[in-house]
Amino acid sequence: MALTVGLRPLTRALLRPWARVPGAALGRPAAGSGDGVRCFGSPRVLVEPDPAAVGVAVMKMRNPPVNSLSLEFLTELLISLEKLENDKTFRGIIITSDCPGIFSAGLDLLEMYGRDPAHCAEYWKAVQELWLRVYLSNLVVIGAINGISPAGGCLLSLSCDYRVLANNPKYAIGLNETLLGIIAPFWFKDVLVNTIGHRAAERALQLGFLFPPSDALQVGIVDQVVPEDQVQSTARSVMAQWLAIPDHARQLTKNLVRKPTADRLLQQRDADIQNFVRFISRDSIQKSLHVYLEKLKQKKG
Ligand SMILES: CCCCCCCCCCC/C=C/C(=O)SCCNC(=O)CCNC(=O)[C@H](O)C(C)(C)COP(=O)(O)OP(=O)(O)OC[C@H]1O[C@@H](n2cnc3c(N)ncnc32)[C@H](O)[C@@H]1OP(=O)(O)O
Repeated sequence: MALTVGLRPLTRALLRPWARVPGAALGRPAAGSGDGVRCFGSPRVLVEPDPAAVGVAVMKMRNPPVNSLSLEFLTELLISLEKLENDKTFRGIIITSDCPGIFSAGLDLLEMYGRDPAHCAEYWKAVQELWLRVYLSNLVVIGAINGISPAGGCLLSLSCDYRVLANNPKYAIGLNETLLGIIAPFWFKDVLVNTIGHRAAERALQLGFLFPPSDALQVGIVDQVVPEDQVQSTARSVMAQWLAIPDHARQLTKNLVRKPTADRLLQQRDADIQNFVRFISRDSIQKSLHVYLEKLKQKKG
C-alpha cells in the first residue's frame, strides 16, 4: 500500500530515508558494516532493531513535547510501520515513547482547530490509516506505555496486541474525548468495547475516564502494570512469548478476531471522513476545542 502517494512535498521531503549503510536491510548487518544493524527512521520516529531480540524492532515516538499525533508525525509513523511490515526480517514491534512522561497526548488538536475542510479530511484519512495499519498489522505489536496516554494515544495503545503500562499514577490512559466536548468515533468505541467490554466502555466513554494504572489494569485497558524501569524489559519478554507462536497461525487468528471491527471502518471510510469533517467544523465543536486549548495554555500559568 503506497502511503507516500499524495503526501505533501514537505512531508515527502521530511521522510527521505536517513543515511544507511548500503545494503543494510533492517535487522541484518550490512555487508562490511561490521558494527551490526543500523537504526532507521525520520525526524519524529526512531526505529531500532532490538539488540537483545532478533526480529524485534523498537519504534520510539519522539515528537516533543507530547507526541501529539500531527499529520507529519502520523505520516512518519505510517511509513516506518510500512517499512517494518515489508522487511521480512522483522516479526514484532515494540512501540514506546521518547518523550518523558508522555506516551502520546493523542490527536494534535491544532490539526482540527481552525482548519479548512480539505485539511481536516486529509488529517482524518491519516488517523484512519494509522489505526488500520497498527490494528491489522501482521507483526506482533506491543505497547510499552511509558507515559500518559489520552484519547488518540489510548487508541494507539488499544490497537497493539498487548499493553504494558508503567506503574506511575500520572500515566493515565483512556478515551477522554467527552472532556473536550467532542466524541470518540465509532471505531475508537469499537476497540474499547472489544478490550474492556460493553458496559465498562459505555461508562468510560461517556465520562471520559482516564484510568490510572491500577484501575487500567483492573478494567482491562492494559494487560500488565510494572515498575517504570521494567516496562521495556517486560515488553521484550512478552514479545518472546508471542513470537514463540508460528507467525502464520497467529496472523490468521489475529485477522479472524480483528477484521470484523476493521471492516466496519473499511466499508465506510469516506463517509467516516465526511462525518468527521462535518462534526469538527461545527461552530460549537470549534468553540469547545478553543476552550480546551486555552485551558491547556492557562495550566502552564
Ligand atoms: C457524527 C460523529 C462523527 C465522528 C466524530 C469524530 C469527532 C472527532 C474525533 C476526535 C477524536 C479525538 C482524539 C484525540 O486524541 S483529541 C486530543 C486529546 N488529548 C488530550 O486531551 C491531552 C491534552 N494534553 C494534556 O492533557 C497535557 O498536555 C498532557 C498531560 C498530555 C501533558 O501535560 P504537560 O503539562 O506535560 O504539557 P502541556 O500541557 O504544557 O503541553 C505542552 C504543549 O503541548 C500542547 N499540547 C498538549 N496536548 C496537545 C494535543 N493533544 N494537541 C496539540 N497540542 C497539545 C500544549 O498546548 C502545550 O503547547 P504550548 O507549549 O504551545 O503551550
